[in-house]
Amino acid sequence: MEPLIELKGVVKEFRSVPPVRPLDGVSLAVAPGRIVAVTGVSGKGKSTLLNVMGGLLRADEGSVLYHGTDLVRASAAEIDAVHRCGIGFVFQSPYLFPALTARENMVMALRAAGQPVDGGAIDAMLEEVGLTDRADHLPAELSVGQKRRLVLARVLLAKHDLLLADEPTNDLDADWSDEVFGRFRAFVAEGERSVVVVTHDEAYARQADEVYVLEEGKLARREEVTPC
Ligand SMILES: Nc1ncnc2c1ncn2[C@@H]1O[C@H](COP(=O)(O)OP(=O)(O)OP(=O)(O)O)[C@@H](O)[C@H]1O
Repeated sequence: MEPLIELKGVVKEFRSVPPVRPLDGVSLAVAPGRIVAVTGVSGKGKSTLLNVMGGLLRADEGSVLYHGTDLVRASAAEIDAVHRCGIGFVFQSPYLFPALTARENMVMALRAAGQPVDGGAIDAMLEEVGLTDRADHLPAELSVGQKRRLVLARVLLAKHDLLLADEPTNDLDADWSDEVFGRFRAFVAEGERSVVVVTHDEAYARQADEVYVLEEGKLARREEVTPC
């Protein structure tokens, strides 16, 4: 099966003093219908990997092929189109429009993606993430975990086919973390879609279809060890 996204030989170096090279020849193919987890210790480049994969950062070498477009060499207009309709992000910090209510934040996300605004679908999604009674509140009036659930609801409603989620369960308790994973599973079950989730939580990562570890700029697949 054709991968939904494929990274080949990706190198990314930050030319700081001293320079840092979090990605040093990373290759990864993500097939449709898969949840892929990337784990590894703090500061090793997991967020950098997601940013390069989603075209937010340009790699120095290698390619990131998404529906035939190499995001490393794509124009700004091509990258914009990919972000509107193809690749959705859950950032480590939950970004919301501070002057808009929870529901209005959802509406804004759909408009930005050029998608029809379906009030019923928004309310259903808000209910699924337990925010019905907070729908008319501003982000500042939500708890940190509620903000995170709102960000997830927002991205899950927009019809992307690839979701890149950076530590999506930070600030969530175990029940909500499981719930979020269930939403990811439902997302990939709806056709040719995939999720790449970065997490430092090993137990969470193990629920994914494939687990990779990023270490010293290299990505290695973690093979399951079958207990005797
Ligand atoms: N814009 C930048 N300029 C210079 N160095 C950077 C930049 N962004 C990230 N880095 C460095 O690159 C390395 C990888 O950072 P990254 O945020 O990708 O790691 P991470 O594995 O996601 O960490 P964490 O788990 O703590 O979120 C770190 O050493 C970081 O300091």
